[in-house]
Amino acid sequence: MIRLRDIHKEYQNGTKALKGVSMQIDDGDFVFLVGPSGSGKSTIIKLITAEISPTRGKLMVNGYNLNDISEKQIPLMRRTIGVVFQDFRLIEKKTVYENIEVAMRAVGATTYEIRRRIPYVLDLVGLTNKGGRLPTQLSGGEQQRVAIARALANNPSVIIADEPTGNLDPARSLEIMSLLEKINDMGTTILVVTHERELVNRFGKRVVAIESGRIISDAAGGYYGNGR
Ligand SMILES: Nc1ncnc2c1ncn2[C@@H]1O[C@H](COP(=O)(O)OP(=O)(O)OP(=O)(O)O)[C@@H](O)[C@H]1O
Repeated sequence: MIRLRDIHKEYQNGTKALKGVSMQIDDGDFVFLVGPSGSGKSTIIKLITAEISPTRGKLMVNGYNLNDISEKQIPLMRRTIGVVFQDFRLIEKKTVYENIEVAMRAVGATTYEIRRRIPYVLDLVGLTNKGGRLPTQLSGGEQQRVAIARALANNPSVIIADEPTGNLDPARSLEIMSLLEKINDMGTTILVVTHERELVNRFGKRVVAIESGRIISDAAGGYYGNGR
């Protein structure tokens, strides 16, 4: 569960990126976070992943109180979250299998666990026979699937996807969003930051809309329309 209570974030240069944001994402939720450029979406994600801390307000992530989390606990908290980015962020010189292996080794997984888990996650994202490929030998949509498989490798309770379809054509974007929906149906909480109105409206999930650092609407089956 992720809970923000009256979160304010002021950057060092004085920019007030968040001005009293409260929201709760329960286990199993699927949430779209939408809003114009500069509205505060990335700031919310960076707060949740403990890359930055709030100026004030309460922040809980998967049982960790980020207001007084120790340096030692931060990596443990981060293991509960898998993150997917617009630009995939795969290691180009490593195969698909190795990209996922690196993420698992980083948290101390055993060779046995790695051998068992990687075929499972590759199968889940529809890349059963592509473990030996390099990222450059895959399409953009396939690369994003690898990134999703890697995010899932350590069995996080939440996947955060920051503009996951920003580099993909509409058909591939729909496939990626459907894959995230499938992963959500299997029990993982999903938070997707996106600008893609058509996709948001098509999926009929909860939509949290932010503007100038404030939440302006939060509705199940929300609609992401033009010119609010
Ligand atoms: N490190 C920083 N220092 C100062 N100001 C920042 C910093 N990062 C972001 N900001 C400012 O905070 C506000 C919110 O930025 P944020 O990146 O959260 O927006 P966003 O909604 O993610 O935008 P986009 O859709 O363009 O990624 C903006 O005014 C931005 O310029």
